[in-house]
Amino acid sequence: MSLGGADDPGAPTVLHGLGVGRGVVVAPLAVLRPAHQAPADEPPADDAEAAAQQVVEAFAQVAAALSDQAARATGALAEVLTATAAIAGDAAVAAEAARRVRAGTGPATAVTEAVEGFVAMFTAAGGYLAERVTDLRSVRDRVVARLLGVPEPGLGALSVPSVVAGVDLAPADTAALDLAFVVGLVTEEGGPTGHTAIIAGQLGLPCLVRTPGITAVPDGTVVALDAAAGQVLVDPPADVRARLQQRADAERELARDTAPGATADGHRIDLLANIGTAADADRAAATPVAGSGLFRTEVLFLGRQTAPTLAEQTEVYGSVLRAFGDRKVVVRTLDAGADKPLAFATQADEENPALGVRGYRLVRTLPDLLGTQLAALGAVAAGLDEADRDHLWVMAPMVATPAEARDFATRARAAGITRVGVMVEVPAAALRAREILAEVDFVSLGTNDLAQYTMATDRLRGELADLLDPWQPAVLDLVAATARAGVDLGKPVGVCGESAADPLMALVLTGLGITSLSMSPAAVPAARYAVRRHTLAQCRAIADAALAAGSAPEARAAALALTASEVRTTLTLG
Ligand SMILES: C=C(OP(=O)(O)O)C(=O)O
Ligand SMILES: [Mg+2]
Repeated sequence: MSLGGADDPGAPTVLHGLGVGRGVVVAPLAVLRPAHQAPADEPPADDAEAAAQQVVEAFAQVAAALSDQAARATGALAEVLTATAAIAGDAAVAAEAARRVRAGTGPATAVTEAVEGFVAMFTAAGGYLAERVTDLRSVRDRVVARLLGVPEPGLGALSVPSVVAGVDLAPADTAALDLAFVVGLVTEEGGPTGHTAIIAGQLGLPCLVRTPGITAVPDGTVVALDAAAGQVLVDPPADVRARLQQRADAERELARDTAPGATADGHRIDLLANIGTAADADRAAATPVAGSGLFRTEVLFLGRQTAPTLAEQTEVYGSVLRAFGDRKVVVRTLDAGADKPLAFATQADEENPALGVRGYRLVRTLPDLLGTQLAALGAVAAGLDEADRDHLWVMAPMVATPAEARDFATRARAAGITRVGVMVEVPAAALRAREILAEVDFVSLGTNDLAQYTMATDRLRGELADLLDPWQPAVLDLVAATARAGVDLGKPVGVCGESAADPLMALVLTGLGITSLSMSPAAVPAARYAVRRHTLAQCRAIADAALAAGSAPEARAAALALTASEVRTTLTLG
């Protein structure tokens, strides 16, 4: 598709980013407003007493507005808003800011300094209070906005389906999105396997991360977000909109195919959904997937001050299992730490949390967290009849050694789980996949973390996306070694990282002997289509070509060269 260039004054502006998934959507943009800072040289107020009163009132107004929003919200969002309202209504913070105003500091600066004082105190106190620092800063930004007479940060109420854009989306921003009106996400920062990307995948929203310039596009401008092409067209002309709409329609057509995942010659590869909540399970179970290959249970724990109770966990896990009926569900035990911090499970003093006590390692410091979770899953298993019990698969994240795999298997089996596995997402586990598989019934490759740890590249930092690429030969080698161990031992090896959602990679993985691919439900139709148009022998040839390449772009190009031309065209693979 030609989009014109500098010599074509009618061409739309094109912004480039990293596409998450392959979706396309045309809709007006809704830009998250950034927070305004206090002016660097803010003068003292002329009437310090009146200004101090204004500051106290601004805190009260923010508290009232947040309580009002909390009353209209539900679930985790209501909890977040209530906690933030309580901080805004805390007299001590407002009083400290007012004291500074009376002492001659400019009002917005006084609020900023007062809040920073409390931030330092909360951080030093650790635990629950440290977790409230984000709320404190959010209150600061709202109060400062009122004092400066500018709009509060965040998103106004949406009234039409919109593509939401921001510098980045914090978990609280995502929780606050009104999903009835959000049809796409674009961020300036963030990485392809970070928080925003995963949420977008789960919700089936077309998404682009690392897209510089998107927040400068005026609110309300119509944009065409094309995740497969990694670009946003600003105010595209009618013919371009029509072409993209055609593509969206073609993707919907692919989604009508409900055949089980298999190659053209009938070699079975299960296509599964990644989920994080019971609502995700309901949505995914309504699509033709063979089950869930990754239920990220930490979503139930995020943003809370204490772990959910045994009864609550039993209820949620039970409803996820019920949603999928006789299809399998791979439940992953709590993966807290690093990019998924929890108030009650994250060590405050870790300098490198990605290398710290995260994932399964938490069993060393907080064994009860896993104990309660396994007890809840055991209770769900006990309530199933024998045939259905086999559909409950349970795996631990961030396992590095066969001893850890054995330890987890012992605990899970004691709790009554019959299908026990671990994730392979650190190179140590991939290199020792054979020994690890000897301890458990299955493994699942988490290629997001495997790429992060193999390439020593923070998965949240998109500027190193070329290194984080799952097509990197070193990452492919580790995936191939793990798959080979599974084939030799006759045990299932799945892939549940974002790379499973790339239809070209799906061919490579099938050729390597991977037995299931788990991805956002929106990505399944393209993977199904690609796999169904190749034989197992062709997939093996594609895998061999990718493995023989010397770099990530060469590996992708080598795989593409052997891919059926109709698949290349229909999926616009390049
Ligand atoms: C599936 C994975 O787990 P998460 O993205 O939740 O860390 C992975 O690391 O690839
Ligand atoms: Mg992981």
